[in-house]
Amino acid sequence: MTEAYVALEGGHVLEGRGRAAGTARGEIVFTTAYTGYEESLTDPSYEEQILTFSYPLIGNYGVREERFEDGRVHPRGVVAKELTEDVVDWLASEGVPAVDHLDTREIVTDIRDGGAMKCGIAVGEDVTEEDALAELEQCKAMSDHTDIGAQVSVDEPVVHGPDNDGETVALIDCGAKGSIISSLLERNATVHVFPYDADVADVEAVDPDLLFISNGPGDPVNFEGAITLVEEFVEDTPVAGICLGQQIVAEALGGSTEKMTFGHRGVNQPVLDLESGQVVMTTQNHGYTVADPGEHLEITQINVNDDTPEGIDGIEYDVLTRQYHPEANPGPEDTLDFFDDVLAMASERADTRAVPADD
Ligand SMILES: NC(=O)CC[C@H](N)C(=O)O
Repeated sequence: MTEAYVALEGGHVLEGRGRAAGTARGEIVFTTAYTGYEESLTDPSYEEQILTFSYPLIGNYGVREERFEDGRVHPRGVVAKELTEDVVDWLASEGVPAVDHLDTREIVTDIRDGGAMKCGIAVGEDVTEEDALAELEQCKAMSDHTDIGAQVSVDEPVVHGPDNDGETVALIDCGAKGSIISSLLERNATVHVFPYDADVADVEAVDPDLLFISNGPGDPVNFEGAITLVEEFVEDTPVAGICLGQQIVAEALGGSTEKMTFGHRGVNQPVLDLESGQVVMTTQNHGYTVADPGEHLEITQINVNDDTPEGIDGIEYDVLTRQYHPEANPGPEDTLDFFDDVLAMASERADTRAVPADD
């Protein structure tokens, strides 16, 4: 049988069944999602992480490309109680090591007690515990991946929906999920996707009705280019953000962010809208949060479990951001109206500009 070892920061090593061979290191996190494994595994926000599924059976409805959020698997390694052959074949073909037949409750308990932590894994015919420990030794803290955007962003600008006659959106790709782009296209927007470190002048050249900062991996303070874009555009152009995007907007407008102990990852995170009193169920995947929104932003939605900010509005600026994933892949779809709201903000801006100047 193929050997498999998972070494956690602090020295706890677990032995499991090797499913896809290789060695890997990354920050180990867990998701409680019981569905949506294809979406999670192709979400660029998981770059440099090792993903543990707390739900015991992963892969029970196959693997279909139409459900992918990006062209490749992003977590460095995968851990579950039981992985089906379909998922194992997919991970093996992508060179992503996978381990099952271990007690994932033990890992989840360790992460809940110790926080998201460094991890090394080793899977193969002859691997030993020392191989996993050697990976752990070389593992960097998430915030030390200072140029993580380069691993997940487009290299050159790309335009989607050039013939759409709706709003013009400049989407800053910090590791965008594909369904953010399709949610905008379905609403007739033209989406100019820019690299995570795009110049202000390049974005200005498309005269966007909306600056949209995507989700993405790692620490928001490492996305200096996107922070600058928000600072430069916010006075004249509406700004939207999802997940990392919300954190970047807060950093840009005088607020601050911090790392959470183990974050929120799952598909049933309850969010309370402070104005309406309504609670919605959301998909989430984040390890950082807005600590202080600063004086230009107000918190409009909070997480029911721990009161962390889930939705933010601009006070004097047109800003709307969400910490969760309103594009709702894999679901639930309670929050899709976010895209209508941000495009309405963009449309107002477009109408204002369309009014001919008095002369
Ligand atoms: N999904 C995301 O955009 C994640 C944002 C950020 N990397 C975090 O972990 O908090």
